[in-house]
Amino acid sequence: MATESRYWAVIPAAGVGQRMQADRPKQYLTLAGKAVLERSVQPFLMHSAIAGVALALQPHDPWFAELDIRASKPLLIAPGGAERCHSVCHALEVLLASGAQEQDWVLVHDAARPCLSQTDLDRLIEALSDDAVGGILASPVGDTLKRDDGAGQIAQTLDRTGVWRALTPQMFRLGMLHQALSSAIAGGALVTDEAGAMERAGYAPKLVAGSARNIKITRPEDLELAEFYWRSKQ
Ligand SMILES: Nc1ccn([C@@H]2O[C@H](COP(=O)(O)OP(=O)(O)OP(=O)(O)O)[C@@H](O)[C@H]2O)c(=O)n1
Ligand SMILES: C[C@](O)(CO)[C@H](O)COP(=O)(O)O
Repeated sequence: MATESRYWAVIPAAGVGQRMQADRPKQYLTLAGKAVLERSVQPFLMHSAIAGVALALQPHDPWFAELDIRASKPLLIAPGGAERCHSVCHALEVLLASGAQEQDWVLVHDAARPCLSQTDLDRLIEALSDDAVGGILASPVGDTLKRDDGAGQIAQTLDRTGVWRALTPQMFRLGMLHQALSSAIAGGALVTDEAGAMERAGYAPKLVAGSARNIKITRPEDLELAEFYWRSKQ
């Protein structure tokens, strides 16, 4: 009898946050009274379908131990890598080594995205659980897009028809994603998201519309926007 597929979360949290220019990696900055990472991991700890979470952390990360993360499910630690794709790949390997099955689902969510709603997480799981490949939360582009000429001037206006901003979580079968990511890394294609690896492997991941509030904390002003989000919920 085929065993029921389980759902796992991977949280890449091994970045240094260079663009944030803060005194510590941005996943450890305070957002409305809690660490960014505490808020990013919480939807997965709360979701009954998620069997466990693997976090990729910098080797010798001194900040994680200070967090107040209470988990009633397995919380595994994987070594971060030089790039996000390496960190995710290591976390997948930790899940596989801990007994996760290749046909299980994995949802990869940036530690730097602390505004994911339970509604969006439910929507992604509901939309893709019967899918053959998987897909991502995404938000359609609303601005006119320009390409620069390298000298601070507009070189081209891009056609934004059908253009989406990739968000996270990105949800794929664990074995398929591990194979696609490992192949991309081996081929020197340091993809910036999981869908990029799956596309490179010839798959066509689905797009699931998600909230534009699910921002990635990249630069200082992003933290201010996230503060507004969390203050509005309190
Ligand atoms: N080697 C890396 C690089 C990034 N990440 C994680 O991937 C997510 C998205 O990456 P990004 O926003 O680029 O974070 P940083 O790499 O920390 O930012 P920067 O590029 O400004 O240094 C973050 O949660 C980050 O912690 C990771 O786990 N391992
Ligand atoms: C995964 C991601 O958040 C999707 O938009 C994005 O690719 C991460 O990019 P970063 O440069 O590693 O932040």
